[in-house]
Amino acid sequence: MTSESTRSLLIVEDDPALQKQIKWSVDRFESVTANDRESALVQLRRHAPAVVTMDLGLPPDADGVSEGFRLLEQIISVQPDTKVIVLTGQNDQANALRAVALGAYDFFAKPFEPELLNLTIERAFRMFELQKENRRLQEMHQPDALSGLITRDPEMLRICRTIEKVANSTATVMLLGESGTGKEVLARGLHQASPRKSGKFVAINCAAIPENLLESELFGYEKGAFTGAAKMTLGKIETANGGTLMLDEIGDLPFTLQAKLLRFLQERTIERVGGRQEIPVDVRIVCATHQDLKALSKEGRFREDLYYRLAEIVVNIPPLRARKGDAALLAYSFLRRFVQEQNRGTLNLNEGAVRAIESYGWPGNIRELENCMRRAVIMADGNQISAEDIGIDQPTEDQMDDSLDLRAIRDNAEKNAIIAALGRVNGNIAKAAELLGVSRPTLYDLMHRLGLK
Ligand SMILES: Nc1ncnc2c1ncn2[C@@H]1O[C@H](COP(=O)(O)OP(=O)(O)OP(=O)(O)O)[C@@H](O)[C@H]1O
Repeated sequence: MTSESTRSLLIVEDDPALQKQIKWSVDRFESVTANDRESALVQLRRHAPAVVTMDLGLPPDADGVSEGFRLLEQIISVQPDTKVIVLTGQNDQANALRAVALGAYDFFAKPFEPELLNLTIERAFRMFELQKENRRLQEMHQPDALSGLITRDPEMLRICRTIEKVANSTATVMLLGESGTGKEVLARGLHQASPRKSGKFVAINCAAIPENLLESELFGYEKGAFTGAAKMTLGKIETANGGTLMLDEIGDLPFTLQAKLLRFLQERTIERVGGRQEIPVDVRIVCATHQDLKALSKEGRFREDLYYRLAEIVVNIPPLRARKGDAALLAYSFLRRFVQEQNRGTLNLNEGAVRAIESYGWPGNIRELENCMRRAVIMADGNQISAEDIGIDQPTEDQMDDSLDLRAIRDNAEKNAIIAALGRVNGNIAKAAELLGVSRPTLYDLMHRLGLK
């Protein structure tokens, strides 16, 4: 319907002679007609026209404008992108302006100059197409900072946009997600998209460093602060001055250090271990964890006041199994990368491998998939990678049923819509066809094909 709508025009005019004249004078567009509000709405649903020309005086209020304005409002609420050109009387500027204020694209006074009307309609089509193209580009656009992040999942794309938006602020960002979901990739993207990108991105994993070393790792130390402190050493916080510091696995930060970190976040100064001087540091903090920090703070293992300082913006990252279509997309991308890195000739995933990748739960998320693909590229014998090479099981018959058979998906969607429409109009076929925007015979055919009779 979308491609058809790109060039289709709806003419709403109750005067048959004038309707014919308009249709004739704009014959280079594919047009459909309607003579009142009801039939216009039916045509709107059926053809989703890009452009509508409409008279404001429609029956039963052919001499007034109430029906015309009602229709205008309905078109704009049902299909906000449609460009509506209102045809008004010669001295009817007030209504023309009111129509534009309500969202009409343009107005035109009758009697009209066919050439001018054609030009206005052509311009409206062009505007419609430009907006459509623009939206498509915006949807495709991945900010450069996140260019390494591969996804087509709507939720992940929304997260990328959030990251892009908050990048300009100084807000502390908390990334929550299972291990391997790309928290570090997003934190780096945030840094790259921010005005701090000329500074350093420094990451520290709070779970990987023994408690007794973590303080000096974070805050640095002065010469002689402890045995072996041979020279003054900067901590990660100071190293990230002017940039971004990622505190990974923040849930594992020992309680004593939580107080010290909180002080830093409040005062934005640090004291190195063994030092007395307060050193101002300008750093943006991003923290990440796979743990439930709220639950930890209820158990008394994580300071609630620190949690609220760190959670100015919370981003919940979905696991790979919840991202629609991403597993196969990522698998192909890793395949290309590893084939190149390992200098292997052509290698492809066989059907069983793709199905296995799509149906497996990926508890280790993208990291696990990345590792499996690396292994598969090494293990594959011929030019095909099988599920076995990847090291995951083939899906069962049940899982196979949940396939991406487009026809089955479409049939199902059509069936549901028809059942809902028939329910709404108490089984009246003519009304259901109208609601669905198809003709009665088409609806009969569909019901027959889908076994709904
Ligand atoms: N959307 C993605 N597109 C491409 N590669 C990704 C994507 N997400 C993650 N990766 C890759 O997956 C691996 C794991 O990502 P990352 O280290 O960011 O996850 P994490 O959530 O920080 O993991 P952990 O919690 O274990 O530290 C990295 O090699 C990263 O490059």
